[in-house]
Amino acid sequence: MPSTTLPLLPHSLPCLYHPPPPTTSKLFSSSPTTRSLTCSTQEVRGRVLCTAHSGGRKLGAGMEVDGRDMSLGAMANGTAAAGDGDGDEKQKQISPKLLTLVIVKKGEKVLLGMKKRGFGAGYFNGFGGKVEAGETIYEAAVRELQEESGIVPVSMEKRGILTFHFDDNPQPWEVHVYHVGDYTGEPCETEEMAPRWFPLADIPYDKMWQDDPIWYPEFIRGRLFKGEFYFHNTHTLVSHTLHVLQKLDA
Ligand SMILES: Nc1nc2c([nH]c(=O)n2[C@H]2C[C@H](O)[C@@H](COP(=O)(O)OP(=O)(O)OP(=O)(O)O)O2)c(=O)[nH]1
Repeated sequence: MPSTTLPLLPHSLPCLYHPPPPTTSKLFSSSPTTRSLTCSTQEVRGRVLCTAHSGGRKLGAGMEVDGRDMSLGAMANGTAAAGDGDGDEKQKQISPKLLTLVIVKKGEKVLLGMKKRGFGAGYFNGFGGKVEAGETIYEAAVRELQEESGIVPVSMEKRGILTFHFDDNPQPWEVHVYHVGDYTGEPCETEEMAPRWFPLADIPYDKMWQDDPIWYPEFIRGRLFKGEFYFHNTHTLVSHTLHVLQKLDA
């Protein structure tokens, strides 16, 4: 049977959006509440170890693993255990990190990007990322879509909220999923993503996060949904719940 996969978009397409250069270190750029923290860095076994202080008090330390800041985000939002950094205090409940995910679905096809770097590199995904300080979740979704694919949504509606729990990271990730059906501009390859159209019947689930085959069908049916997903070692899905809703409350 002939493959129905559509070709990669040409690399030469001009990408209209040029994001400004980062002004803070990567470990701290993504967490809205890290401004009150200072960080001293040292290299440990080839990785950067950050030790965070606030008001002269050591809060703890974290490393970036697989493109993801492991414990600093958790400490930075102020709800994790803020002990002496030796890890001897019991952790309290940690509020989730907020992220966005925009899926462009137009007619019978969906635009996915091959993630080129960072968390989830090597997977096809929608476009999105962390909500930055001072922006709403919606604004973050528009910004990330533009930064990663070069297009601007004409309209966008929230369709789902997915919470990811990891046994190797105390902080859950709460991902707000949006649908874009119409946009301006042309999708183009960016530093983070290589976009490509797929027919709805041929979504490359074998090259996507393990939770995706569970909730994408609801997304494609136009439903609203909320899910919780539990991962072992970041990538192995262990269990989940998924609820289709009449309305989303957040
Ligand atoms: N489809 C799918 N998407 C996921 C899962 N987990 C997960 O974080 N995502 C999405 C949410 C975000 O859109 C994206 C991760 O965000 P990111 O780390 O690239 O954020 P960012 O662009 O701000 O990153 P950076 O600038 O710090 O590198 O992956 C998942 O299990 N399935």
